[in-house]
Amino acid sequence: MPSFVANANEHTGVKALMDNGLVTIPGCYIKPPSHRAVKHLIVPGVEIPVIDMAALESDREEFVQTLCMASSEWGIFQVFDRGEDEVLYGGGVCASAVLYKYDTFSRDSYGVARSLSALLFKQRKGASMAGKTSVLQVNELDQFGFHEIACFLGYCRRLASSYVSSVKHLSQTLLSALSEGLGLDSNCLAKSFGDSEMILRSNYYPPCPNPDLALGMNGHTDSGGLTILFEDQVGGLQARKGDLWYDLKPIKNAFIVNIADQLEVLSNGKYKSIEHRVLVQPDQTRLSIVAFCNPSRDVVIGPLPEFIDEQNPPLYRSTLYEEHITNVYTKYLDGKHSQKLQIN
Ligand SMILES: O=C(O)CCC(=O)C(=O)O
Ligand SMILES: [Fe+2]
Repeated sequence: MPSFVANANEHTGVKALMDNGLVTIPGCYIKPPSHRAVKHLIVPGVEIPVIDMAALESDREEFVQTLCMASSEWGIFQVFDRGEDEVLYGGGVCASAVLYKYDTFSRDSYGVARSLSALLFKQRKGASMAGKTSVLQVNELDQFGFHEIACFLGYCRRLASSYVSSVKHLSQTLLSALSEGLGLDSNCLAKSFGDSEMILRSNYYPPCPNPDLALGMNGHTDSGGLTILFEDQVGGLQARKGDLWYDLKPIKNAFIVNIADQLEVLSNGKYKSIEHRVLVQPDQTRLSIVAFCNPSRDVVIGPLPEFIDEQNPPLYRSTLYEEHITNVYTKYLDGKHSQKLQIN
């Protein structure tokens, strides 16, 4: 088979290359050897903690303890929230709809294609969770026709809104329990988040003819508060603990939740913002839909005073979500690269 000569760039994206019969990945997607996934550093099939939201009703204390342990030892866990099947289905359909309908994506790493950059939902405090009150902004739509956009919005908005409402509810419940796990009032972390926002993003990872040379998404920590991810059953997400990368086995109808940077900072390092990455598969496409539950961009984030005393100095500086502030903790902010600053 002739190799498809590809000139990949931000506009064509890797999905377009695959659709055109790519058999060898273009050089720009090939990772230097030090950044590739090395087999002997991968621990296959390890069970990360699985948390059942139903346990919250039967024994809140134990639930909080389990959650707190998972967040401090791993920083990532899977969550069952029964009775949410329809919503999960909606989220999945939404992701697929976005991705299959539009195949022009910007490139991040090999594979990951960020659909339309993001569906950004702002649900202001006090606003009803019902879809009609959430504001949907879809960026980067200029390239599509008006009719397509209208159809797309009408279809996706309902699905995505109910998905977001459900995930938002889940994030609030988890945030309360995480507060309690730190010995704080249950609304303490939510208060620190201020007028929080949720960003919904769907990721599309096409099959890769040379999966050992590429990554779907580079290793990173998430810059926000709490990330709630829903994936299909293909797998490829890995979390790092020490030098090892742990394969996260997909569990049907479970969310994957990870602690992100701002929660690590607020808890002065007790909860861990875990590094994670995504591998690509030789013959399967993977879809995920990711909800970033983030503090307001206006609030100053720093270790909560409750955790600071002479024996426990602050491990992080306060941050502002402003580009010109130099002591920004967050590594990636709106795609801009800033430095992760730790005092010690
Ligand atoms: O697609 C995934 O499984 C991970 C996505 C992710 O880590 C991200 O979008 O930040
Ligand atoms: Fe991430």
